[in-house]
Amino acid sequence: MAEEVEEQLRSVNQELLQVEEQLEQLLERQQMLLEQQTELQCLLDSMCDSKSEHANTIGQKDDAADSAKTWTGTFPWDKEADSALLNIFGLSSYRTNQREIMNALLSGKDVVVIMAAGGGKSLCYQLPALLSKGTTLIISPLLSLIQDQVMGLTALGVAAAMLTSVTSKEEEKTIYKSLEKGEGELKLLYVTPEKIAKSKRFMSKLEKCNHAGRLSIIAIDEAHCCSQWGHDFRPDYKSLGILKKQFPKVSMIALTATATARVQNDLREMLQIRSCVKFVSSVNRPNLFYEVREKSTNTQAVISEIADFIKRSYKKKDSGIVYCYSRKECEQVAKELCLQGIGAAYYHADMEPNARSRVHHQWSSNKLQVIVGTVAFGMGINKPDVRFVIHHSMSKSLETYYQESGRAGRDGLPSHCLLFYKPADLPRHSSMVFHEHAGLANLYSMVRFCQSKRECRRAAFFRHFGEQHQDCNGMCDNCALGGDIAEKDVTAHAQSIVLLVKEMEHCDKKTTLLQLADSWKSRANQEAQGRADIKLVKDLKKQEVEQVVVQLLLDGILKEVFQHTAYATNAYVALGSLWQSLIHGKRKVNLEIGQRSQGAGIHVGNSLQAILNTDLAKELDSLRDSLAQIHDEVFPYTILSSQQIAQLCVQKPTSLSQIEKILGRRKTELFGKQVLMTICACLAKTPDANAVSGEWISPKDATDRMTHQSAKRKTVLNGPRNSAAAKKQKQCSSDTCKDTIAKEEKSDQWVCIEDTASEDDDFL
Ligand SMILES: Nc1ncnc2c1ncn2[C@@H]1O[C@H](COP(=O)(O)OP(=O)(O)OP(=O)(O)O)[C@@H](O)[C@H]1O
Ligand SMILES: [Mg+2]
Repeated sequence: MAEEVEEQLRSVNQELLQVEEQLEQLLERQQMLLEQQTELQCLLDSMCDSKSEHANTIGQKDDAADSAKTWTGTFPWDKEADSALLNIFGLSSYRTNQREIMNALLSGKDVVVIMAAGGGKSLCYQLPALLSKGTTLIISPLLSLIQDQVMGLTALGVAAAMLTSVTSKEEEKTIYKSLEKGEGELKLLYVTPEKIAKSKRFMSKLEKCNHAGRLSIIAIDEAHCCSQWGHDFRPDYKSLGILKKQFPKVSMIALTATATARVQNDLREMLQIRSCVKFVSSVNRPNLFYEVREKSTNTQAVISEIADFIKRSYKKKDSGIVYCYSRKECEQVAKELCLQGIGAAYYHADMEPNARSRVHHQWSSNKLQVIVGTVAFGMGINKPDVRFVIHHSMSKSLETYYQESGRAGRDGLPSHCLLFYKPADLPRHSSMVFHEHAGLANLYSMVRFCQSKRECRRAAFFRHFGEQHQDCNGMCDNCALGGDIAEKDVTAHAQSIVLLVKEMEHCDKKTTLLQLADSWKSRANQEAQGRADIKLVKDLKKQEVEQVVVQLLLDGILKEVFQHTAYATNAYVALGSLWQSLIHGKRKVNLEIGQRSQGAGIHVGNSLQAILNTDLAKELDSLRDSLAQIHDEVFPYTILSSQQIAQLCVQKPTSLSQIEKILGRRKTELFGKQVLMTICACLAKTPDANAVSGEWISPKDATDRMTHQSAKRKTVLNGPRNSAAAKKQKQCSSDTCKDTIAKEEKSDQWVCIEDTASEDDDFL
């Protein structure tokens, strides 16, 4: 009898083994198909986008007619638009797609705009708003973002207002009167999505406004918040579909910097604008230098490295952001930076709203160099001249990282995005996001980006957003700094680690990522017992073991499981669905290891930045600071942008009419005289106020020098192509400078190595 049962058990066990094997094969096949699916989707998206280059029409209705029509031709509002661009916004030309988007919108189309962070999306609805009769309604997710925009527009003399929690009853009354009866001028009205979702009163006023033909455009900013697949889903954005239903004849524009194909589809569905014109610009931000550094396990050492980086690379007036994982970390980092002589303050959701906006305001007016913030300091940042964004910890997704790091260099000037990564940061993040929609998958994309020491950082963004690859021009650590990076086969190490997890699971023992790395490393101490894998254990450093464990998690060989305690959620490591394929030798695991010369002290710049270092530029910079002090509620960059300062330095206008050609009418009326006086006074003191010094060399040579002389402080600047032109530039007069700049804008990046040690010494 017992024998019979034993026989049955053997047969069941055998069958189970077969089923497990089949399951394993199916899971492998599923994994492969999922990867193929992503690749094909990306390929399809990029094919669709390149087919119609900058713009294409989607949806069923007007496809043929719209795609045939280009939005670049002449339109009845051309003259008025050009005049408003210069005289109200003080901008001399349109950026890519801005004019086309405006033309489509003013032609009555619904429009979806995907444009890189800092690409100039706001102008795409602000300018049409001024050219249209009535009021444009803008839905924007954050109070700080709304406040910034309204403040900026008011400074330009545009009738803009907001209806938010901080709007006074008096103001609210005026706005409602304007909507209902058309009293007073109201060109742009900003609200948060909650207003649409929750205020019946507001919706009824809006209906009256529309009925009277005074609702001109509806703009949905940061439209990725509509989608659950986006990195910043806001439930209230879901209710915005009602707008198209209620106001079908009003043109709608939805704008975002970050939208994968899935998010784009989602937001079109959600906003009920299936038939719309879509404009997609590249996600590439050529002026940003991306760098990931290994993060020390010593908290103090990381903060010192950040402080050192800031002090060595930047002047006190150069603004930056440091992103931290937690509120506590923000406070600690801000405090330490202050102790190390950097003007820093923290910003997080636990603060009083007034304290938060005070910090934001001080930073925007250059009275504070660094904001140390959590994700709460995110979408609302409008400051164009942020020179560096440092991540003390990685972001929770690649999209979030793109958005946060994208706060740097919105003025187009070279800026640095530096991220500190250590594998041990993974479980902290995963225990926070595992319950979110696609939370872990998004986090793992971010981790892949951080773990990579060879792939171009930009390539990761292009792949993620389904865009074709573009040249990085040495603007990321992996492309520019190279170093001694090798791929090491760690399959045997990985197998040993996985078997350890199996052993632990067998004994019902839970292990975290760090405990696992420790336990595996501690096997070296068991030498006396003559374990076979001692050599393997000694072969890897602890942080490398952690990297292998993370790699195994990313590959599905191990997986994270979560358990709640009364105080926290803990992330443990367990066997993943593909562990057997590793053990049976069907999979390999490679680790990129080695040292890289760090980017410390490398300051990426271009010709524009060289101009901004001249005496005249510095005088104009001080002027905008003092004007901002006088004109309360206006930031220096609203008075004169970096580009405008550069243009003034190059053209050196000596009359108000010449200044008006650069600043436009409104700014010239307000600040023209002071600008003129500053230029004249500076020219009288130093006639050659544009002289730029430095040695111009090719990017490759610059990279070589950076690698081989990393001890020396350097500045990297874009410059002219050949050395004869370079010499000329060195002693250029204002006219040759002007020519050179025009040529440079079309040339590839060349670089100028300039030793600025004395400037830094002063600063330190
Ligand atoms: N045509 C232009 N010429 C020069 N500067 C411009 C132009 N259009 C916009 N800008 C400037 O670019 C900066 C970024 O603009 P904006 O805030 O609209 O970017 P955005 O695309 O909305 O970015 P984000 O995704 O970060 O919100 C601003 O300082 C703005 O003044
Ligand atoms: Mg914006």
